[in-house]
Amino acid sequence: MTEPLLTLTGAATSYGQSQVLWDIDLAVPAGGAVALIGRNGVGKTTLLKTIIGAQRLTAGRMTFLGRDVSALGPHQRARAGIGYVPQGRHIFPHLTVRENLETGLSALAGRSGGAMKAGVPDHIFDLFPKLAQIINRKGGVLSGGEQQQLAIGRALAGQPSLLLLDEPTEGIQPSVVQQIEDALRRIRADLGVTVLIVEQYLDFAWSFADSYRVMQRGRIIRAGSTREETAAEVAHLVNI
Ligand SMILES: Nc1ncnc2c1ncn2[C@@H]1O[C@H](COP(=O)(O)OP(=O)(O)OP(=O)(O)O)[C@@H](O)[C@H]1O
Repeated sequence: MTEPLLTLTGAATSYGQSQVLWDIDLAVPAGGAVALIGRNGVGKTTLLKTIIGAQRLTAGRMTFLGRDVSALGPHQRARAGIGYVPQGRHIFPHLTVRENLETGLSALAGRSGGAMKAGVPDHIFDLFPKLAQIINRKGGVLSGGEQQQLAIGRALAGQPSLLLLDEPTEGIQPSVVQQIEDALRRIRADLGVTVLIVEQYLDFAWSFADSYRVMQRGRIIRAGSTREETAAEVAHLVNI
């Protein structure tokens, strides 16, 4: 069996004195798509923040591409190939679409091949043609769906091998949700990017991901295959 792209073993983290994650074991296979689900406040966002290095591990370890990255900070992890699309998107409102995309290139600093100088890769506009049409528009005036496409495009500008997404369908109208799902499928299939997605919308999670993990009170309490179980069998662990 090939080694997983990402592993967490016995991982824990705290906000000050308050522990939020306990004993997290997670392996994300290269090329896979894993959905992280659970009620509000169970620690899903904190787990993503721990993976990107914005939250320090207080116990356990993390490997990425076979290397122990537990001690690396967020910039080093981004350069190693971990891309992040935060909840709420965090678009820079006063920067244009192009400038927002260019901020994503910073993850390429120090990588060989002049990728940073080459600018925003064309495949981002193939995935999201709308971004090319609104390239000079300020981020703050975009619709929620456009901002979500921009946030995903910005993360892809750093050429990640792992993409973390925190509730990409939140506040997005259904027709655009479908476009985002299609784009994520292509990001997996055509770009070979592995995906870990936090998603409350179970139908979307089931349609897109191969496997799921349920979180409860800072722990992963159940893991399984979205192809062998239905969303309905798991929904009672997630719905309020
Ligand atoms: N910056 C912070 N400082 C202190 N506590 C925090 C902070 N951020 C989150 N928490 C707490 O950590 C716990 C986990 O929050 P987290 O946002 O990771 O959950 P979540 O599952 O992503 O929830 P949601 O679906 O609402 O985003 C909650 O009890 C939350 O109140």
